[in-house]
Order: sequence, then C-alpha cells, then structure tokens
Amino acid sequence: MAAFQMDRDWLVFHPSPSKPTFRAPPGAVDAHCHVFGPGDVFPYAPERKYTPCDAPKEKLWELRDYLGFERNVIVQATCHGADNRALVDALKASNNRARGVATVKQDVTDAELQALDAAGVRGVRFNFVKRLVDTTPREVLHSIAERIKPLGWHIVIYFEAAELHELYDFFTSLPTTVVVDHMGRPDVTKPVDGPEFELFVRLMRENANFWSKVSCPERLSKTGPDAYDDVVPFARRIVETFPDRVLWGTDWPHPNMKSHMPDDGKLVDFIPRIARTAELQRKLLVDNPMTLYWSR
Ligand SMILES: O=C(O)c1cc(C(=O)O)oc(=O)c1
Repeated sequence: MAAFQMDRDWLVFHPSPSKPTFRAPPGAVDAHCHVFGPGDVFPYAPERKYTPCDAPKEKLWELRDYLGFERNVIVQATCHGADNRALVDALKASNNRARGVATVKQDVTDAELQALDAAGVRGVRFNFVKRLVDTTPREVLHSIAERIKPLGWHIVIYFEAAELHELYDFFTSLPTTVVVDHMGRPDVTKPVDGPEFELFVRLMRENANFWSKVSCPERLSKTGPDAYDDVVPFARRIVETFPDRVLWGTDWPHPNMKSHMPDDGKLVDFIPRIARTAELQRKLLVDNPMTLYWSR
C-alpha cells in the first residue's frame, strides 16, 4: 500500500512530449522545474495542500536531454514544505548540472544552510499563493532573508498579480536579488499596458535587483492548450525590456494543472515567440541563469 495517494483530480506530467522544433543554444538551462518524491523515499510534507504523482530526478534528466537542454534549476515544491531532501538528492546526483532553490524555516541552522549551499542551493523561495501555503509572517521572511544574504543567495517569490499592490513595499525592502516566478501571474485578459501589468513592469524597472521568469504560459493563457497566444505580449515585453534579468523554465512536472497538461515540447517552441532573436534566446536560456546559479 503506497504511503501517499495522489489527489483524485491530479494531472500527471505529459508521458510523451513532442520533440521541439526550436533548438535551444548550447548550455541552455531549464531554470524552473521540480522533483516530487518519490514519496516512499522522500515523504510529502504533512502541511502540503496537494499530493502529486511522483516525479523523480531520473525523469527530469530524461526530459532535459530530450528537450535539448543542459542544466536544471530545481525549485523546492510546496508539497515537500521545508523538507529539502528530494531536492538535495537530485542536486547531488546531477553531476553539477543542477542548482537549487530551497524552502527554509526561521529556525534553519547555519550548518543546514552551509550543507544546502554545498549541495548547490543558491536561493530560497517565499510563496504568497494562498492555495499553496499558509502565510508566513513578514518578520519571519525578513529574518530568513538576512540569514541567507551572506551566502550570496537570492529570493524567489511566487505571488498573484492582484496581490502585488499590497506586497510591493515588502518586496522592494528585500536585501538580495529577487526572482519573480511566472511574471507574477498577470491576468492576460487585461491590457499588456494596463495598470495591473504596469505595476509589475514598474517593479522591474525601478528595482535593478529584480528578475523575472517568463514561464508558465499554460497557467496564464485563456486561449487554451499549446497555443497560449494571449500570453505572448506579456512575456515578450518583459524579455525585450529586461533582457539581462529574465529566466525561462518548463515548470515540469506542472503541479496543480487542471485545464490540461502541457506538452513540454510545445512549451519549448513557445520560447522563440517571446525571445525573438538568437541573442535574446542566449541571454534568457544561458547567460542569465549561468550568472545567477553557476557563478561559483
Ligand atoms: O501554480 C502552482 O500550483 C505552482 C505550485 C508550485 C509548488 O507547489 O511549488 O510551484 C509552481 O511553480 C507553481
């Protein structure tokens, strides 16, 4: 009897993604992906808000090679809470081809931080999406930020666009580089130059320590699977306005997708639509992630 039963409505990652037409440049990095379990080796956290299918490191390496990428940045998924064992296991098995973003609690020890750093962790994640995590008090997040700053780590933040106004001053008070997951989840039915997305563009423009992932069109699009045309203007604007501060990732194995399970090959073919020159593609996929994750 398996220790964990995946949620009844859970969509498992695509079993046979199409081969991308787009050929990623040499050294390309999938800068946002996860490993899940396996749950009987790396138990899912009791405080989790979903129970996924297992999605082990071996499957992630297989996808990396199939899509034509060289490296991964593995982001701690909320189903593992602050138990980073599955992440660390993958980093140690990656032959230096994966780096990580961990989740830590306020009582994390210096020795634990050092061990995470030695394994290849280069940042922590602060999650503000209420369906995923219970809210962590801001003074706790500030104390964690102060603890990880000496390591040269950055902070990855995941929030929804409607919350940005209220979170804006807290974000701009963070003392490290800050990387925004999935462009802060803009409502793409609103104008790309409307007040909601303008606030995000202002955050990026007025704070040179802010970066953004231009990932997850499948989570944002209202135009249905695999085309995601309505997301293009938003991602294109961020890539072209801040070419040195953008990252891209598959978000494999795509937690909590309900409308459809994206074809990872088609997600790769989305890249040339938002980064339209070889130079922008190289910055997005190679130069920027190497600067942030492999500078040491
Ligand atoms: O939108 C989501 O459900 C989601 C969840 C997680 C996670 O559970 O870590 O990470 C993501 O990048 C996106």
